[in-house]
Amino acid sequence: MIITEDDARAYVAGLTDAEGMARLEQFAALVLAENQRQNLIAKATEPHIWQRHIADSAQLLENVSRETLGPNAQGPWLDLGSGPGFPGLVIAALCPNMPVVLVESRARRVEFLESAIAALGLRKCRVEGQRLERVEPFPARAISARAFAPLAKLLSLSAPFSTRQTAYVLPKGRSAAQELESLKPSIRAMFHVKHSLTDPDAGIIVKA
Ligand SMILES: C[S@@+](CC[C@H](N)C(=O)[O-])C[C@H]1O[C@@H](n2cnc3c(N)ncnc32)[C@H](O)[C@@H]1O
Repeated sequence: MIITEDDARAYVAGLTDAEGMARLEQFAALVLAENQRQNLIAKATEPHIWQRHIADSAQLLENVSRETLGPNAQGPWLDLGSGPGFPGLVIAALCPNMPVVLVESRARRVEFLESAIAALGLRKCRVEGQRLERVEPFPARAISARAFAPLAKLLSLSAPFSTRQTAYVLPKGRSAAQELESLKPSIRAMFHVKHSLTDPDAGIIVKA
């Protein structure tokens, strides 16, 4: 379990190199500074940003296959409702050679995401600054979304971006098993729930 900020940093350090850690340190500082101007993360989570947000996002990488992250996978990683960049911008900072698309409709958050992407030098990461419903569909190698929409709605909105190969990694907090149960059995069978490493009661809905 990842409980402390030290645990979280050590866990993420095991997934990346010194440059990746430097990008994430820079991103954490940008989020904390911008959080004084707009509401990006709950104030109570500021002292725990590595555990609650960065490691919580980074763990998604361990729930997709190597092929999904490799150069032959089709399409970008697609993050829905990225807000300040969780989990999508963390994924981009850890995998700077993989194309990543962040979809976010709120203009001030889009501005923040674009400035953070530029500051971190993430040339393969871009923002679709509009509602997902208006984004021209493309095949995605993986789809992530944290605190974006109820599962059935999320799957329906993301369907135009999904192929048979598309992986899903959906942190769903404590409602994961219950949300999965609410799906039709034929759809439910494609997914399973993994335990979150940052919250013993939370689950991640996964299609590998
Ligand atoms: C609760 S926040 C979660 C942000 C981030 N994923 C996180 O976990 O910190 C949901 C975000 O999704 C965005 N959003 C909601 N519906 C959307 C839509 N249909 N298209 C694009 N963005 C949307 C909101 O503007 C908001 O920033």
